[in-house]
Amino acid sequence: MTAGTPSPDHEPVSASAYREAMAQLASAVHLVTTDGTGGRAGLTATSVCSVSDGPPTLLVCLNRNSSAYPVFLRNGVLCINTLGATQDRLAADFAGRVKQAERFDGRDWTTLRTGAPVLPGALVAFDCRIVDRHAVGTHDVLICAVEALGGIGGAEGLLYAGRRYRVLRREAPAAE
Ligand SMILES: NC(=O)C1=CN([C@@H]2O[C@H](COP(=O)(O)OP(=O)(O)OC[C@H]3O[C@@H](n4cnc5c(N)ncnc54)[C@H](O)[C@@H]3O)[C@@H](O)[C@H]2O)C=CC1
Ligand SMILES: Cc1cc2nc3c(=O)[nH]c(=O)nc-3n(C[C@H](O)[C@H](O)[C@H](O)COP(=O)(O)O)c2cc1C
Repeated sequence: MTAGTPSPDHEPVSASAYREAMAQLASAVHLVTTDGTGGRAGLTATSVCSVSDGPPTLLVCLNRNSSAYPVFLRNGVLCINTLGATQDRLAADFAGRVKQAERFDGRDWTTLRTGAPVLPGALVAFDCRIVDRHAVGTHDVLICAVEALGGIGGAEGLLYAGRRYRVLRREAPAAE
C-alpha cells in the first residue's frame, strides 16, 4: 500500500499493517533502566516522546509483558539513556539478545538523582520519576518527571528505521 491508497472504509487496520507503517518512521533509540527496591532492570525502547518543558516531562510506552515492566512499577523511577552512533550492540542486547540478569554486566553504570542506572557514553540521559500511568492496549504509557540530565555531549546519534539501526550524521550546514 502506498501513501496515496487508503485502506477501504470500515476495514480495521491489522497489527501487521500497522507495524509495517510504523517501520517507515525513524526513531531515536534508548535504554530505559531502573533500580531500587524492586531490583535492577532495563530494556530497549523507541516509544519515548517529550510531553512538556514546564515542568520537564516525557513519556515512554512499556509493554506490560516485558520482564522489566513490574520492576519499573515497583521502583517508580527510570532513566532514559539515549544511544549514540556506536551503541547499536547495546540496543540489541537490551532488546532481548542478553538475559535480563546480565544486561548491565561489564560497564561502570553511574547514577544521577533517582538512582536509576545511567549509561556511560550515552548521547543524553533523562533521570526520571514516574508520576502517572495509563494503560493503552498491550502497553502502559508512563508519564515521567525529569529530575536530572546527564551526558549532553553533541555526539552522533543512533536511529532505528526500516527495522535496522542507522547513524544520524551531524553534517555541517549547507553554505548559503
Ligand atoms: N513500541 C514497542 O513496543 C516496540 C516493540 N518492538 C519489538 O521488537 C520486535 C522487532 O521489531 P521490528 O524488527 O521493528 O519489526 P516489527 O515489524 O515487529 O515492528 C515494526 C514497527 O512497529 C512498531 N511496533 C512493533 N511492535 C510493536 C508493539 N508491540 N507495540 C507498538 N508498536 C510496535 C515499532 O514502531 C516497530 O519499529 C517487535 O516485534 C516488537 O516485539 C519494536 C519496536 C517498538
Ligand atoms: C528497536 C526496538 C525498539 C523497542 N521499543 C520498545 C518500546 O518502546 N517499548 C517496549 O515496551 N518495548 C520495546 N521494544 C521491545 C523490548 O526492547 C523487548 O521486548 C524487551 O527488551 C524484551 O525484554 P525481555 O526479554 O526482558 O522481556 C523494542 C525493541 C526494539 C528492537
